Amino acid sequence: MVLPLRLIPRVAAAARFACAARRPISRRAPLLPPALAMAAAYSTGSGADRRLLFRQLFEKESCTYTYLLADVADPEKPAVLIDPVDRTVDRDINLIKELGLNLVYAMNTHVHADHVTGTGLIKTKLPGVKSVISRVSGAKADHFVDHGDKIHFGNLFLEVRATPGHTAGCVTYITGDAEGQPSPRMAFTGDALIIRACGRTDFQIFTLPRDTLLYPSHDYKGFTVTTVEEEVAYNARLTKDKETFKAIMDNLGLPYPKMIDVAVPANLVCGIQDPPPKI
Ligand SMILES: N[C@@H](CCC(=O)N[C@@H](CSS)C(=O)NCC(=O)O)C(=O)O
Ligand SMILES: [Fe+2]
Repeated sequence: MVLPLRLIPRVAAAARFACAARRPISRRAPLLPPALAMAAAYSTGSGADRRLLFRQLFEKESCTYTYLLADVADPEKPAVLIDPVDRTVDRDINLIKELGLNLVYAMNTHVHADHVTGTGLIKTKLPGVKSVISRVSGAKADHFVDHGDKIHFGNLFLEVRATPGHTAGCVTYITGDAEGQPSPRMAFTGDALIIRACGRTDFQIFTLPRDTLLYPSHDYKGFTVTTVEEEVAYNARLTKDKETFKAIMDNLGLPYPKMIDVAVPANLVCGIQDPPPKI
């Protein structure tokens, strides 16, 4: 495996640890650091003053996260769905309808190996929705994105960052506000970064600001969200030197994904396939 791994300066990490250790701990301190408290607030709904509606959804067979984002300050309430799974398409569409949203884009971070994407199925149920994936992925979609592109929904957008490694076409989607209004920095990392770990990859995620919230495609341990700062300090793979990283990744001993022979061919054509099993 060729790994142009971005090395994390260990000295800087050690200094951060030392700093944190000296900080007095208040009994009344909130349990969540500010960035995480903000994520919790945004995940529970939207106040009148809030433009971004955000929901994190989970598919338990493949441990996949699907993310719903919408601009609820726009009268059309345009929404995007990141990494939908075929088995949970009806749940997701129902939620979108309940919230009065207008789904515009069904997007993938990459060609998944462990589940069939829901994008093709969504298009059959909600005509007008456009599927999105990176051009480099080699998969079919209505709209192809490249590094630096922006996918707009209302006054919000997702910026595309190429984060190859797990797959050549992996991208991370990063939130932004077209009017420059403050909003939480959120990065949807696909499998380029899994909390405290990573997919089989190198990545370009640690260049983001330290308080950026990271939302991966999967979680196998019960985590939901992390930050660049936490992963720079605690990621069990990406804090290692190149040789150690290679040794870890060469010895993961993960089983061949159960769905890979179905999922990859289906995902290369937007997930259209025989009707999925009833949930
Ligand atoms: N057991 C699962 C496959 C799990 C797996 O391989 N996950 C991928 C991301 S999905 S392509 C991965 O990179 N995991 C890294 C890790 O550390 O777990 C199945 O059979 O589907
Ligand atoms: Fe993957």
